[in-house]
Amino acid sequence: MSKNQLLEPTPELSKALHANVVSDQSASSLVNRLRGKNKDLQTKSVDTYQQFWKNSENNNEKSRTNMYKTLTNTYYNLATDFYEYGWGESFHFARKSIGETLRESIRRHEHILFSSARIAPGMKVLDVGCGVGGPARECIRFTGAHVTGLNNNDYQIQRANIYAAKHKQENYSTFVKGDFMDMPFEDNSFDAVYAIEATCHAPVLKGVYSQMYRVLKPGGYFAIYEWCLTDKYDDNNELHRKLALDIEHGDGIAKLFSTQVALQAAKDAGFEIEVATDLAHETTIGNEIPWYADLDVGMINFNGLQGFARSQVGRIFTTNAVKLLEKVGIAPAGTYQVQEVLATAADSLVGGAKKEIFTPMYLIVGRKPMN
Ligand SMILES: CC(C)=CCC[C@@H](C)[C@H]1CC[C@H]2C3=C(CC[C@]12C)[C@@]1(C)CC[C@H](O)C[C@@H]1CC3
Repeated sequence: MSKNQLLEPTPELSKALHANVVSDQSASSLVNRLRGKNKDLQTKSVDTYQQFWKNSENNNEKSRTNMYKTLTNTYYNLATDFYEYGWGESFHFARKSIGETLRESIRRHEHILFSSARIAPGMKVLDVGCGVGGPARECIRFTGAHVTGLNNNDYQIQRANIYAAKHKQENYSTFVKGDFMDMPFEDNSFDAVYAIEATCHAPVLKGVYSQMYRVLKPGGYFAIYEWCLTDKYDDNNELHRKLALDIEHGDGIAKLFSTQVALQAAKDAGFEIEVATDLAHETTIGNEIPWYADLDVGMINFNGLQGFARSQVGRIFTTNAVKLLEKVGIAPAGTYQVQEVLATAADSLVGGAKKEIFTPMYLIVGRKPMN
């Protein structure tokens, strides 16, 4: 497949691909979701995604960054159902304390960011790269603000709207389709802006941070959790390079940047930096368990279906189950490759974390100057 044979993830494609999924709110199980997909479009979407990583003209960093929208959008067309099945509604990591569930730790991690951004009742807040809206819904509950979720993936926006209705939050949230490198909002229109593990999909960090700066009101706060390579990453080390590439492949990322690049990009965008720190190394009380622990469970995890799905044994089970579903024609051909891509994600994230060359929680808090 060459560049012009890539299947563009347009709104029409999303509608046709997930036609029988989004209209059915009860289709919560992965099997139902996979059964509801348009088989041909799912297979072609998998092919499109894999072209960016196979030996083809698209397999280089330049093509991936040039075509970041196709890359990331196609990834989320394929991965979203698996994410909800194995992780929940908030697509990000968190450090945990002893006895804390994943969901509790995820909420606490969100609260830290909302507080850092000084979000208060009645504020107009922007969530950049909002996924299916898990953090936005929690922000509304926690702060009483109005949250606009920006997302370039039609399927995730549809899911976010379904959840907003379910939680009776329609008057407190709006989900807008758009590219975070060219946001469809007026200058100075939000009281606070935040992004949780989303801006790593940008081809250039300064581009997305500058957009966040532009739409933020003077004096407003910007708070992000960024996915970054750390100072320990060595580009001359083959294993480091492989782990970074596997994280990119497994997570729909065109190119990972370092913490230094991220911090400089936030400064260059114009923010006065108040905090820049890697929370992966936070050792304070309440953060005893590392962020990758839930993906590093070797044994069967009996903590519900999601707990099982996240464990290594659960991942092997899901891989084989999807393979079987594909064989008997319930899941579209290629779906099993999606599960394999996600398994690569899990292994490389854990590998990168253990080598301390990667963090998903480089916290940057900045302020747009008053004038
Ligand atoms: C991609 C970005 C920027 C953020 C997403 C972070 C995480 C929420 C995902 C990264 C790897 C994902 C995997 C799963 C859920 C969501 C992630 C942790 C699964 C556990 C979903 C169920 C599958 O069977 C296995 C997946 C492994 C990877």
